[in-house]
Amino acid sequence: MKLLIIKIETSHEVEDALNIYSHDVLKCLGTETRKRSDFEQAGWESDSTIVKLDEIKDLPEDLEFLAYFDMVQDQAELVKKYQKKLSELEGYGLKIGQAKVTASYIKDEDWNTVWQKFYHPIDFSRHLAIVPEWEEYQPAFKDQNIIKLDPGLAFGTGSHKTTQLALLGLEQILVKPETVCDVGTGSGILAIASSVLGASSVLATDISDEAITAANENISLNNLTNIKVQKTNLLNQVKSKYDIIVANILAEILLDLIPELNEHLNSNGKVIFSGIDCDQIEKIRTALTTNGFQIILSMQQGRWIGLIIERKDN
Ligand SMILES: C[S@@+](CC[C@H](N)C(=O)[O-])C[C@H]1O[C@@H](n2cnc3c(N)ncnc32)[C@H](O)[C@@H]1O
Repeated sequence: MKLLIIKIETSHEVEDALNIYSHDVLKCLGTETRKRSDFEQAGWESDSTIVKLDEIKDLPEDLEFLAYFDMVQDQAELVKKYQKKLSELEGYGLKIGQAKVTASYIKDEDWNTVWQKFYHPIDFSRHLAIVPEWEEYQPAFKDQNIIKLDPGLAFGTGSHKTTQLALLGLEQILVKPETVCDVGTGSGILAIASSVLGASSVLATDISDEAITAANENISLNNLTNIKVQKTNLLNQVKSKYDIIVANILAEILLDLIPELNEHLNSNGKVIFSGIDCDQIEKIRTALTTNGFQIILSMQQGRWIGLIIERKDN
């Protein structure tokens, strides 16, 4: 099967709007973005490495937005719809840059290979390696745990800094066979990591169907029998209490989760938060304090913050 790609050269100001429009209105199969700022930041993040922007092939002027569709869709019609959307967004005062919309086709197999080409084993730590389902990997130490993953459409390949901060948190506090609840499990990566690091049992929750499917598949891929998956909004339909609650979700959603923590956490329990932009840490800290919690460890990678939290009276 071939896929139709709509490529839009535009401005980062319309990224969210294009994402929502592509997924919710046009029902695309997937989207991808390349931002000039990501390449610029790559230099900043690696401290001393100077990234020579001139040498990067097809460097976007600002944002290159790609949306993938089934080839049976009418490409001229889609191009027109995106052009109309961009004009509408410009009318709201957003910058739309070059606003160049083009269409092309790729083979579905190419799409899979392209994706697989960029996703390789992550030798994460002494105790954890994350290995794509299709790759072979030999750990340097016999007791390094391997997480086999095929993220499918869900978030959580292990390469994102927020996932890595949450994994570091788990390695730090999961030192006994305790129970874990992974809120917003995505691909299931944190639930699987908890299990292989020695959790006695794990509950993985997510609000999205894609995530529930991907998490179940990855749990089977790793032959783990002590993880249950439940579709729910945060902890809404969760009855039990846990020794550890881990959540890598955006700060706005963590703010809704904070008031639910107390009734789902065992005494001496700990919470790991990740997904917090450094600009939002004060909001989170205030909400934690108001709800009787304190931060006992704060970790940072780039702009992302990860936290280990416990009750104030622990
Ligand atoms: C940033 S991803 C994290 C995935 C994975 N845990 C990781 O660390 O890589 C956030 C996940 O939270 C889920 N999510 C967002 N809002 C949620 C909510 N209100 N309740 C449950 N899950 C939610 C999303 O569907 C997504 O899978």
